[in-house]
Amino acid sequence: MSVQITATGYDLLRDPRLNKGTAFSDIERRTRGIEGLLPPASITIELQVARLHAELANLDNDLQKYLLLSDLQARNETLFYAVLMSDPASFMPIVYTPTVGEACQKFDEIFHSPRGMYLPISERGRLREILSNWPQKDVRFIVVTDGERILGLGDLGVGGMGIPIGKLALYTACAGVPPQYCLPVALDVGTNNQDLLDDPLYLGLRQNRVRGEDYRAFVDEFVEAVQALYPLCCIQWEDFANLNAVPILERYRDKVCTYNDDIQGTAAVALAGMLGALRISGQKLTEQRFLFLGGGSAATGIAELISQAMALEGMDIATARSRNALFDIKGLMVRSRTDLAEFQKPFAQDHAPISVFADAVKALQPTGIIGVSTVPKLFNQQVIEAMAEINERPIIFPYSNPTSRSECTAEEAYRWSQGRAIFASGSPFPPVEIAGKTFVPGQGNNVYIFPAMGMAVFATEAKRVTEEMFIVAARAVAEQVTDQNLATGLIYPPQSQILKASLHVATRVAEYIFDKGIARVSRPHDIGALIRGRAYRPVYPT
Ligand SMILES: O=C([O-])CC(=O)C(=O)O
Ligand SMILES: [Mg+2]
Repeated sequence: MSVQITATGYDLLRDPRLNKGTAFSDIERRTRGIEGLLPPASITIELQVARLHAELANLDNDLQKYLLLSDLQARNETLFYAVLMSDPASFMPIVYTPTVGEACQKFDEIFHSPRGMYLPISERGRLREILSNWPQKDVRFIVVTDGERILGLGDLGVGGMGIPIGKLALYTACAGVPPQYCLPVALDVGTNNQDLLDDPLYLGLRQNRVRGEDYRAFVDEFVEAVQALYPLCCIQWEDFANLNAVPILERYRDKVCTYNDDIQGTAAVALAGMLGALRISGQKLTEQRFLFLGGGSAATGIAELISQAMALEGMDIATARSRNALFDIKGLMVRSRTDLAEFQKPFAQDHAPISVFADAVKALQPTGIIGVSTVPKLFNQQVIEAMAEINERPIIFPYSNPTSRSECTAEEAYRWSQGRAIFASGSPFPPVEIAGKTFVPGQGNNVYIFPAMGMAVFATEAKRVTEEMFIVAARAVAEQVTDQNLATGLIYPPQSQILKASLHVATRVAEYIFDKGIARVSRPHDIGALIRGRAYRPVYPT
């Protein structure tokens, strides 16, 4: 990358996008006024990466590693991405799920340096003015949260900002979206978490959450300000509570370039996992019956996308939906229940009420169970044994995050099913050995989708993010799983290859965007080359 760099001296060393630290060459040091400001030796970026690997290996807890990496990101962005991309399978659990969850919980205690933008509802009417303080004038991606449902950890108020920061780091590290186009945003509308409100260190607005019309108007103002300042920007909604996530998506999906990662990204990764699982079991999608633990928007998002995919295989949509049953805190969602929200009703079963999950498994005989409940351990021995009795290869997907909220561990699923489970989880688990055979659990996490979706939208300047784009993405993930992966039980591409996998998914989605005429750049001859050509590489500017 060749850029015009005018900064000199300490300004250069303190600009994370330009800083090379000890990798500045002798000539750069002489011409840029930084001679004497660094120790004399100049080393390569490879050596810097190796030094950081060693430094990280010496820390004994993941939160410390998170802090070291986030300080590095604030100091030397290129090196931060070079480290992440040198070993994504090792570093993703640090900058992302599960460690990012702990970082959000402790946000106020560990706050070091600012990143992204904080928009408090107290400043309603001034959002455009405040947003224009952001130094970059061409923003293409905003990941925004209001902090109400951070992973499965609940309302973390302004501390939820860790999630947009982590997600956007993966846009770059996993799919090559250049970091200068990315902006993390926290909408601070208050918090209902009393521990935070009582904590003198809490950094957000000290008030309860604003609801209703005032909330809606605030979100409207935000979307309008983004549109006005950054007309090519895609807004990704992240970790909103159901009560806001569903209506926000409905309100904007056909008006601006936007999507909800927890609803649509998670749905696509689940569908990809199903397609992989079916290659192991040798069955068809339309033969499956799924029982979801959890009835929120992640559950209905997955259920709907699976239903759409079943419909594409010739099943009528109502039958397809009836093969996706939801079970929440009040039991199986059946037609006679009067408490179901509109978005849950399509999946209500024509069945007598059932209040125990294991009983629902026995009654409905699902081929797969999918956990999106945020309640750990509910896929207990009884549930998994029942699944293993019904199915030769039971599909067990505990998708709740972080690890502490997972409905079961990989070890439990494999052990209680005598190694027959087809398993994937939202948060990472290490390989498991049962009776001399090693199983590699896949991570059914939307990280296989959102960075690639981002890269496709970035390269094509897509006007919209449509539902079909997620089906295309799911297929593109699944088609990369090799027979060798499947032999170890792995139904997703290996994380060590996530950049390659995401560039492939981005290419497929970009083809679709061009086919549908929703791109704002003209169709190139070679779409793969377009994607690869626009992808960020962690090399220092010269
Ligand atoms: O962040 C993750 O690991 C996946 C996700 O979107 C969530 O759990 O809300
Ligand atoms: Mg999320």
